[in-house]
Amino acid sequence: MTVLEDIIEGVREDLAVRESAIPFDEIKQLSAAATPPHDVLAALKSQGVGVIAEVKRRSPSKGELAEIAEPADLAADYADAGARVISVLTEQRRFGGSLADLDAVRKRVPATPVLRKDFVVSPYQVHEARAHGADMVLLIVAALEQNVLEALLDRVESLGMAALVEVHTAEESDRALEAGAKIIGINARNLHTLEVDRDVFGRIAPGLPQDILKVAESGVRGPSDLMAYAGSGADAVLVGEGLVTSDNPKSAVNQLVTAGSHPACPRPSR
Ligand SMILES: O=C(O)c1ccccc1NCC(=O)[C@H](O)[C@H](O)COP(=O)(O)O
Repeated sequence: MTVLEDIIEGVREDLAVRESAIPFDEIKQLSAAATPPHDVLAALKSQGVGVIAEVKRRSPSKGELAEIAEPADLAADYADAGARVISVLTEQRRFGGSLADLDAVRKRVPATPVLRKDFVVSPYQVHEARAHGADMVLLIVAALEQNVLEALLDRVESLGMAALVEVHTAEESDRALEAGAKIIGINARNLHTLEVDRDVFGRIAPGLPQDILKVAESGVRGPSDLMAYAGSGADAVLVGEGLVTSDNPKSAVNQLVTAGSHPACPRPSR
């Protein structure tokens, strides 16, 4: 079993428990009653290379990263420092996240778009994300059959949210485009070996249409990584470990935001 399959098996087990507590019709009603979502696409399209800052306690590749007793405080620091989107890992078993983290962050940074970062395999999780205030949902191509990917993407957009459609190969990026993705995340972390190869972005991004918003995921440890991704066409970077392990996450975000808006930073091609 691959790491991804193992994670998804746990996700499905936990999902079954939540579904028996709150049935699908009820989570649908809760999602319809939530405060309307932010326009994530517009937020990410604004000037310079955007920073998506992640609340990440631990990971399968590195184990414990940071305690993060108050995810809302961390999110407030990220937002104050200029992050365009806050990513909240809600997967519990391998990343130590929860929907309670999402609630706390949503409440604390009402003006900043929030991404629910999880292993979404069911429409239930999409409604759940919206019900808990998410504006954006991650869809991992490698985890989904094409018809399921397309149905989930439609569902995300029908609720007014945006989908970050994650790919690792050119074949997966073709599938993302076929499904109608508008925002494609190219993840440098191989979900089978967990190794990070920053060159993956530069191999895939140039083959994507200009109007697709391109997010470089994983492996950003400082401004020079952001600049390198920008040079290969990134509109935004998604950063977890480099921020949560920093002595000063707010300053770390600020340095990335400053680099992403500096005249020397390669401009996104849109
Ligand atoms: O981070 C992991 O070890 C991991 C393992 C298996 C599946 C997903 C994983 N991470 C999710 C992410 O994509 C990252 O949290 C995100 O891109 C930020 O990466 P980083 O800045 O390198 O923490």
